[in-house]
Amino acid sequence: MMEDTFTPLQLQVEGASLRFCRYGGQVLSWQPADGQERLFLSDRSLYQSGQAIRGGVPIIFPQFSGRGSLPKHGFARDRAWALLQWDEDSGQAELELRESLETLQIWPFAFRLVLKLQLRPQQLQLQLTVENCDRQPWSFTAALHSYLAVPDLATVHLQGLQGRWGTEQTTGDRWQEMECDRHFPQAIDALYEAPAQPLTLLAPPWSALQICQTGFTETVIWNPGSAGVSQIGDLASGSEQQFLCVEAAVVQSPPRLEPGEIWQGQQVFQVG
Ligand SMILES: O=P(O)(O)OC[C@H]1O[C@H](O)[C@H](O)[C@@H](O)[C@@H]1O
Repeated sequence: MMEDTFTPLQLQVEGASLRFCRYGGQVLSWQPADGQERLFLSDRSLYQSGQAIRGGVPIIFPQFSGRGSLPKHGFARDRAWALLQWDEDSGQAELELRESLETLQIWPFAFRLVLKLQLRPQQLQLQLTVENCDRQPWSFTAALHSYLAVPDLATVHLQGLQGRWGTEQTTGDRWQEMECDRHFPQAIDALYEAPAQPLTLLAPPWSALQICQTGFTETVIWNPGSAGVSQIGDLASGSEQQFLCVEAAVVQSPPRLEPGEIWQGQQVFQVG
C-alpha cells in the first residue's frame, strides 16, 4: 500500500503504544502500559491537506496563535514531514520538516525542525529541535499543543501552577495563581510562566499524569468550553469535557537564532 502522509505509524514498547503520522509530524494516540488512551483525538478531524488534525500533539511553529502575520499557529501542523527514523520496537522515531517553496513564500527563512519521539512503558518524551539553516538570524514562537484526554473535565484537577503568573489570552488579564488544585469549570485560554516543578493532572479514575517541560518557557492551558466548541467545526458538541490542552510553549520571548544555531524544547508525560 502507498503510504499517505496521514497513515498512522506505530511504536510499541512493553505494552505501551503510540501512533503518529507524517502529516504535521503529529502524534495521534498514546497508550502507556496500562492501556488507557491518554491523548484526545477528535472524531471530526478532517485529515485533509491544508487542515490541522484536531487532537493528539500538533506542532506549532513558527508562530504561536495569532501573534504575527502568518496563518494561526504557523504552518508546521499542516505540512507533510519526512520520516528520519522509525524503530517500532525500540519506541523511537524522528521526523523532520524543512523549508519548502510554499513556506518560503509566507516565511522567507531556511529552517529545520526535528521532532524526536521516545516511548517508554510509562512515559512519552517529545523533543523539538529548531535549527536556523539560513544566512540571516530569525525568531520564532512554538508549542507542543498536547490534547490530554480526560474521562470527565468536571472532575479534573491540575496541580503545580500555584505561585505562577498567568495571562488570560483573550482579555490580557494577568494574575498570580493562588490555587494549588486548579479546576476547569469553564472555558480557559491561559498562558502561564512554566512551572519549575512537574504539573500533575489528576483525572480519576485514571492514574495521575506528571507533565514536565524543558526549553519551553510557558505552559498554555486551553479548553474552549461548550460555547467555544460550537464555533469549532472539527469538534463535536460535548467533546470539551473529554480533553484539556496542556501545551509546552515558547511565546513571550521569541528565541532568536543566528545562522547555524539550534534551540531545543521538550515535554515529557509520565504515568503514575
Ligand atoms: O483552533 P486552533 O487553531 O487549533 O487553536 C486552538 C487554541 O490553541 C491554543 O491553545 C491557543 O491558546 C488558543 O487561543 C486557540 O484557540
